[in-house]
Amino acid sequence: MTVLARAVEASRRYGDVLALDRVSLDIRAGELVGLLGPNGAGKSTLINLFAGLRRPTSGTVELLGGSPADPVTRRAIGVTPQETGLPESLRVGEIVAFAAAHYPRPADRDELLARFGLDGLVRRQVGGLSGGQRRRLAVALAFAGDPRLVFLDEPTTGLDVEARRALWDGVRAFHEAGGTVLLTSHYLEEIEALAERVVVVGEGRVLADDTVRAIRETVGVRRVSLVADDLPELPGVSGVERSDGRIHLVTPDSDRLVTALVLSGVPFSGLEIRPATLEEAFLAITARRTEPSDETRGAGPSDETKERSHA
Ligand SMILES: Nc1ncnc2c1ncn2[C@@H]1O[C@H](COP(=O)(O)OP(=O)(O)OP(=O)(O)O)[C@@H](O)[C@H]1O
Repeated sequence: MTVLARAVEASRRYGDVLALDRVSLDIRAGELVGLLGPNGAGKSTLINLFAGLRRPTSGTVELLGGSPADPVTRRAIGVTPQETGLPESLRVGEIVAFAAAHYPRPADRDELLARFGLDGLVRRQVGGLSGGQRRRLAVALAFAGDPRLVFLDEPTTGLDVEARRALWDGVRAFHEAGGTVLLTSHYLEEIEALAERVVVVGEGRVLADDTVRAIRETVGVRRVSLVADDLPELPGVSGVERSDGRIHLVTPDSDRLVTALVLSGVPFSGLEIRPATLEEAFLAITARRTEPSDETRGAGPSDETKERSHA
């Protein structure tokens, strides 16, 4: 399948901060890929490299077989950054016409607005739009040039449920017609609603690249929290943290862990079990990637685990 965007060992540094660390990734024609990661993971930086807004410090990035810095190549893509400031006094129709005028084969204005639930607002000034309507307009503009590939950086931030659905419908319609999309989100649920493939990034690195289903299973870990002086070796612990006088264990199998804990006879109290947050799951994925096995390692936190768990 044709590769539309490719990063090979791409790194990006901002002063002392290594925002991307040797990332290799292919986005193929017709894919809808979700880029999932916590704040500061490097998602926007990666989109900026693909869209030609920044250059990698090392490694290479290709867009449609050419350089992302080439304006002709960039005409075949659409981008909605995280923050967009649209002129308040312009009308919706004028803004769409302005964006479309930059492209040889612009999308039909009314069709574009209808696709994002903005029909009937052609003559409305941007200053008179609701927050959700503005965000949808900003996302719609990424599609104004009838692009082959669209990058959406947290497209639904700040949208209510209805506006989010309208936006998802617009993105889906583009994808169903053969379009390719890379979108970022903090939420697996959002990516699950749209994408087939999810790339998990953390601390500038690709931690996982798989189907949504496989990632859901991986991050479907639980957090077992308790008070104890010390713990024996326990099975299936993929992250340990001590805070507020409690021990927190991240595990894919809380039943097995608690059974082993009880059988060990070690005194404990205040047992709580809840689904892990995405951040906790990321820590678990990171730990699993860098350690040989989590099957036999006990819960008595090694210094290394402790350090990472507090990172
Ligand atoms: N222009 C910049 N100058 C300095 N540091 C930057 C710059 N842009 C990003 N960074 C840093 O690079 C790292 C990655 O940032 P990036 O915005 O790519 O992450 P992100 O995953 O998009 O985060 P968020 O979900 O919060 O948008 C962060 O530590 C950030 O502070």
